[in-house]
Amino acid sequence: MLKIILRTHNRSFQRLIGITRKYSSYEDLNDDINNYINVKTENIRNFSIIAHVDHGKSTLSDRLMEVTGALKKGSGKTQVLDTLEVEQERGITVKANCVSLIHKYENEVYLLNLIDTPGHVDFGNEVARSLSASRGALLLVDANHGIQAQTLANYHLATSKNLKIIPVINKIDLKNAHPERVTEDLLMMLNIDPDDVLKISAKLGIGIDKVLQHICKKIPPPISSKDLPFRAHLFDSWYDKYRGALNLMFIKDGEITVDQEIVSCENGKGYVVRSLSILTPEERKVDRLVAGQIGLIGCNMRNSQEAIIGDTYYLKGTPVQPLEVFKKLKPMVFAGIYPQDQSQHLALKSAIEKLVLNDSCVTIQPDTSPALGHGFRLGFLGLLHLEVFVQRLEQEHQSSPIITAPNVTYKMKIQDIKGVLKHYNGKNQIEISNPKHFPDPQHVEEYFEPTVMATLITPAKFVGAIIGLCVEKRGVQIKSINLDHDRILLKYILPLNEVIIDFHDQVKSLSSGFASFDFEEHEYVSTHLIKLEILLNGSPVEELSNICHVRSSDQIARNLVAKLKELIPRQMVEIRIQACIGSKVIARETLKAFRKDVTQWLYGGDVTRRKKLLKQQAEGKKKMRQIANIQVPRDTFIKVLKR
Ligand SMILES: Nc1nc2c(ncn2[C@@H]2O[C@H](COP(=O)(O)OP(=O)(O)OP(=O)(O)O)[C@@H](O)[C@H]2O)c(=O)[nH]1
Repeated sequence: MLKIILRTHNRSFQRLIGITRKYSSYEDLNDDINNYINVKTENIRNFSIIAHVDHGKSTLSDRLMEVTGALKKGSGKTQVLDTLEVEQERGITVKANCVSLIHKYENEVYLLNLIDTPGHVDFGNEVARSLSASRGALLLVDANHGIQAQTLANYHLATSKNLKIIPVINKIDLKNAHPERVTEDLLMMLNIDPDDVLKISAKLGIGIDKVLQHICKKIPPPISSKDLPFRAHLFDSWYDKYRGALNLMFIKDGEITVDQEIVSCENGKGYVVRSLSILTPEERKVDRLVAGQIGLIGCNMRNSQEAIIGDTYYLKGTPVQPLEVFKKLKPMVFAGIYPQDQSQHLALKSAIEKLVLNDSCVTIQPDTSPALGHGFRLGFLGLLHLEVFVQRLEQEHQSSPIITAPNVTYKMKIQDIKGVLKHYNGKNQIEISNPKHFPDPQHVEEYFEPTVMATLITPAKFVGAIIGLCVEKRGVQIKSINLDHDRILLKYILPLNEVIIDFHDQVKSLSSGFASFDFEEHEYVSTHLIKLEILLNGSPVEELSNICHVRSSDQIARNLVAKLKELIPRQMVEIRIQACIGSKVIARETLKAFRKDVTQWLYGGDVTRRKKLLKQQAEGKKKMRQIANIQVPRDTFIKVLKR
């Protein structure tokens, strides 16, 4: 019986693809690498899956891979494209990933290049890059949560790039799914025709065929020509121990074979192509890549900094017009990264450089600190980005650095007085992201801090709590709109330094996970900043100093001194822990000394002997007090700084 079903299934498959003798199953079709290479440009579909966090992008990618035979059904593998350990552990996508699938539709073989993108706002750059190689996007919306902040942001990004949007409502299997209501919202908010909306369950595999059909039918092929000179766009890169930098490129025009030499438009350097492959999702070698395809090019690029994301490559001797240069996103959050031990400095440097190849938004500058030695100051797009980067350093490069408190970039207008300006190289506007460069407050005429335009979407019952949080974070409300009968969209201007730490988590916890938050860079606004210094027995500890708004300084000061009191081990001397603004102490704790009774073994006896011992002890303590600052164990710094 089973055999009959299989035979019928295979026969219909053979009829469908019209290549009866050659392939007897979907797997055979995939196994023949020529199908990836020889496919007509009109039958290539390059598309991304975009959505808010957790709306099911990676799960849908799994299903698409299963149906097209790239992933064996029942393999038990989930979120196959989330290959990094950090992605598997956290259950989130942090890197866009590409897979090439072979699919047959209406007697034709199609090559589908699918790019699964991250949903979290900190990885928005990955989405933007993926869209540059795509001509269409599956816009996934959770049938229960509906349209969320990132749904809107990603939709607008995709339409600004003229991508064909295929709206898909996912998770229709959920008990509390409301696909009809979400369809209405899509019409109201994004003007999407209800007839175009697909309703699926990626988890249960419902409606996947329809998705594939729409991809083939509605997404246009790449605007590419095999007859034009070779031109390729580098949109991702990673480091391989043996082969150096591997570059994921969209082949815009022409074709490339192994041993040809390609040249970078950015720096004019030439590289001989050593390997060409397609990701299916495992890497499969091919002898050429042609117009419209997305493939991996290995070209002995030893120095990881040479692979510039957004660079265009051409064949030596036939220069071309460069393709779109990606807008470089400015890092928003800066933190110091130091090796646990100075002997690991070089290893940390090399690990950071390799990882930056795969995460090009991170900026690096050397930095030094009296307590932590030589290290680096790195810039990130947000706090989750920082956390993921550090976790990847640990997991992929076995490096466990120390991270200092994160900061944003402030601007300061310096008083236009000759004697003052000379301290700032004659500049009357400076930018700082490191508290150690905070100027003398008497030199500053005005402080400016970066703000963001935040979009919050929340069910009406949590709106009071969310507004309360925004007010506490010094937010200014710009808009409040009723989206539908139950949900409200709020627009707030918020100071960036108030949102980088745990704002997102607070929004989630105040709304039981139902409110969503997205933000984009906004302008710098005038503000009142102070430098909060931590003193241990009167000596400032530079690594623990903070730049903060005068209104939040009390709270931060109290938290820091309390944490230090908890972490510094008691010693033979008393330790004064103070948080100060200039010379004013605003929070203080005292760590009592152990009192060792040096006279305990004296039974009665001579009082002068007793006095002599007590005097000796007092002198010892004095000495200890002087050096108390360096008696603080190094791991105390690490614990305070590691948040
Ligand atoms: N019930 C149900 N759950 C689903 C469905 N699709 C995905 N999920 C679940 O939703 C959760 C998030 O799915 P993912 O595929 O990781 O979502 P994602 O959009 O890739 O997440 P990020 O990449 O982190 O933004 C997982 O627990 C999935 O099992 C579905 O159709 N039905």
